[in-house]
Amino acid sequence: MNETTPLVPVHVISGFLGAGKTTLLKSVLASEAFGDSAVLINEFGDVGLDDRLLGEIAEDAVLLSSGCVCCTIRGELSEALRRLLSRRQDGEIPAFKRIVLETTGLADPGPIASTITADPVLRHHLRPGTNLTLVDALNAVDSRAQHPVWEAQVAVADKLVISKADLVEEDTLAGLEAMLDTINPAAQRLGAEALRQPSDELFASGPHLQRFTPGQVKSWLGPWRKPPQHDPEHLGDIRSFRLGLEGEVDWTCLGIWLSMLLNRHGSDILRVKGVLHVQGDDRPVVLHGVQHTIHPPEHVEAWPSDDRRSELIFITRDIDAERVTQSLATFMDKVSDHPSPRILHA
Ligand SMILES: Nc1nc2c(ncn2[C@@H]2O[C@H](COP(=O)(O)OP(=O)(O)OP(=O)(O)O)[C@@H](O)[C@H]2O)c(=O)[nH]1
Repeated sequence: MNETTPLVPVHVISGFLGAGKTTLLKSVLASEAFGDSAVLINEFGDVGLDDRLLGEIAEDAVLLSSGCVCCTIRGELSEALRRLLSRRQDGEIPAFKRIVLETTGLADPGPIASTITADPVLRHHLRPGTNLTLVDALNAVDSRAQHPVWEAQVAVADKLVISKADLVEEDTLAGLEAMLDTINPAAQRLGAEALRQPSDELFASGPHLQRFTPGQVKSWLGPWRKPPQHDPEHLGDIRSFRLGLEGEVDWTCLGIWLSMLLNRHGSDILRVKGVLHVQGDDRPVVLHGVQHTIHPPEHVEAWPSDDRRSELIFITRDIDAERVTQSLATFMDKVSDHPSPRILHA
């Protein structure tokens, strides 16, 4: 690479579980302005669903496996970035002008920049880009109270976008704006239209930006809390597991069960995501639950392959796969008139 070749920015989309990162990534990839982007997705849990949800929009997306980019898999992130560069060099993938990394909802994006700058190969080709953090208007107050990483995500943001503003009252929104001001007054705020129709501005840096090193952010946040650790222990008793459902699913029955589960244990069920094969429906149904809320299910046009098994992924605190499996199996047996699918968990 000669001296005039610009370094490729690595932009990070961050935000707590269910904040809308994949939704935004989908809009980004569908937009002409971002046609020349390479994508990295980091999901927490052994099996990711985001690649299935992104479908054909991001065929070349690279999935980083279980663990957070901020701790357990930093080596894997460097590796994936190097691989992208060499595939580009070999002409296996088209040239790209930027890399967009979607982190897990539990990652502290702070250390990602140093993963790039500390690596002698990467820093020759790449530079840290914009940290964009999504803040879920519906769950912000609870997430902040319970998960220190929420503040770290807000604190390191160059840009903040409030998602799900359409689901809260104006007073709640104003309170959230004020809360964000106390944590990160330096971040540029983008309005909800940035989520629907992302433009160049999404990742563009501007003179208003103040850059913090992770160390500065921590001392700045010091008065409020103990800084999050950059090791797997900050995940604490959070766990993730996947249920595979073999056979068609009785949608009404599953919906009632899930509502009851979230109603009772919502604060400990951080995230539920699913792709379901619903009885009598040829199209997959995508399901999202975030703490106490279930978002309206979405129909996807078609299954991406012949594999039509339903999958539900849970990220929980202190609730294990056996308990959830047993609860679902018992409920379906008792309530549904249809044969119950076989439930496997991993
Ligand atoms: N009403 C509303 N729903 C939204 C908005 N943004 C995202 N959602 C919904 O929130 C749910 C979760 O969105 P995702 O994009 O999967 O969230 P995520 O941050 O990628 O989730 P994780 O990968 O689990 O951390 C989906 O049902 C989205 O349709 C928004 O601004 N308004």
